[in-house]
Amino acid sequence: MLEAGAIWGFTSTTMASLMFFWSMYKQFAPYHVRLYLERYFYKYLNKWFGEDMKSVHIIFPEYTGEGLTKSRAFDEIRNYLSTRSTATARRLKANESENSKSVVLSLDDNEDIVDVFQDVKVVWSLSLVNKENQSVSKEGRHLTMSFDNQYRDMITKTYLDHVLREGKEIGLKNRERKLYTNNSSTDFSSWRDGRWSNVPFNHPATFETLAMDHEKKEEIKKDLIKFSNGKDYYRKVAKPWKRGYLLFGPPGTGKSTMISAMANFLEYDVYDLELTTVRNNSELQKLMLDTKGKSIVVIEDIDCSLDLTGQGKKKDEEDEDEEDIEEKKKEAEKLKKDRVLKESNVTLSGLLNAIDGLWSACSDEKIIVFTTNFVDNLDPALIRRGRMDRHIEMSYCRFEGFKVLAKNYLDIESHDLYGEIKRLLEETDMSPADVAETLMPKSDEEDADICIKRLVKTLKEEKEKARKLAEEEEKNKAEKKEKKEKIEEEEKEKAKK
Ligand SMILES: Nc1ncnc2c1ncn2[C@@H]1O[C@H](COP(=O)(O)OP(=O)(O)OP(=O)(O)O)[C@@H](O)[C@H]1O
Ligand SMILES: [Mg+2]
Repeated sequence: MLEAGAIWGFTSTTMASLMFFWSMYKQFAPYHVRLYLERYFYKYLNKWFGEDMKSVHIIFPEYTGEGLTKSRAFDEIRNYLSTRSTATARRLKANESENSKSVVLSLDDNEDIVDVFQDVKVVWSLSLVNKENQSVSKEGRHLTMSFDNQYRDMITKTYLDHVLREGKEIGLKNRERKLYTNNSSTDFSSWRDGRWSNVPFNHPATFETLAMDHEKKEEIKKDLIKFSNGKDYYRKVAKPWKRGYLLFGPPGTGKSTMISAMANFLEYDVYDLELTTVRNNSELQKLMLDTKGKSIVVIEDIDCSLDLTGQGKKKDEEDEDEEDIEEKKKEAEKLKKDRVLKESNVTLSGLLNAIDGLWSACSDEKIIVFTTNFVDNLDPALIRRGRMDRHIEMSYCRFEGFKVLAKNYLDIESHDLYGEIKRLLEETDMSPADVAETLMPKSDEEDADICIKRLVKTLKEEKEKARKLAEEEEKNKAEKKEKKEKIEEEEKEKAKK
């Protein structure tokens, strides 16, 4: 009886002491001491149960080369493991990386995680490299992959391929999307940041908020989905995985908005290429090579970037002899290919080469978009199918577009004046930007009714303005014709004399 009491007393005292030490250890032991002890505890536990005996270990360091470049494989594996570790790891690290949309949970230092692939167990562990061993001051880590030797072939080929591919996909999905602009080649201070500078891309435009014909919108969305899923197709038909869009239409019809909607729809980055600051063709080539996959490269107002003087329709063209115009056009056509850009030495042929030369096969999917207000001024070579695969006209606001804008700006789907607005929009050319501006409430007192009435009033005024302008033009034309006929008659009279 006494013995049982003594045993009980000893056990409970030991348990109490152990619990006391455990809570002291948890509270006061420094974090790195705990990591060290726990790491060795698990390691030896594995060894005692004989799991480690036939293992192969492969190390993936965080920094490669001289320790200055971050290893892409390391990041991709970490992305892949983040999905596994969120569910199973005991200790996670929350990273607020500047390249990701939100906090990303990943494996903590000195933590292990088990992944199972085709019934084979793979153990991953993340360790901090001793500072003494490092040639650079950066804190380095490495990931170790351990597995049974008998699966060496399958793991090093199939499994690793799968991990890197998935990790890359996850990285692209989690990344914060960027809007890149090319640095001016004369701005030396920006050189160290590379050829492109970037800001987070937060434009809120979507296809749902875009005012345009519903069918046209759906068609574009389908085309984009087909393109982004077309990796195998493009490989099969031996074409680089890229697609060109030409957006044309009057100012304020939503060309730039459409680009943002496309980028948001596909979750792509946007590279806004300012051609006038590019020095020459080779710099343009380098800029293009420096763009990543899953991106849209945009050249806005391409007609203004290219020096097309002599090719486009001039205002006084009408006054010139028709023969003269034809002659000038032919001459311009000949010179076109080697024409230089207004403020740089980029030529048209350089631009053509840059958008679909050999480089275009060097990276993953890419969309190229040109926008212009004057499609007729563009060189046919620049916009031919295959280079600009789809030509999309952004037109003045019609009733269907108006309904989208009214829903966006006023949150209404019908009104007594809709019939009148429909008729007026058919007869008047008003850009979606102008319609949107008119519909926008200017103060808290303004409700949907006031805004709709203002639109009707503005449309009527615009219609009247357009009518007067047309009348004036007609009058001017008639006057010119009369003048010309008079001169011709006078010349005939002179000739008779
Ligand atoms: N189709 C549209 N749908 C929704 N909003 C539009 C549309 N078009 C224009 N807007 C509104 O008008 C503003 C100007 O449009 P945007 O800059 O896209 O026109 P743009 O065609 O690129 O003009 P520009 O030729 O002058 O560059 C946008 O911020 C947007 O609010
Ligand atoms: Mg624009």
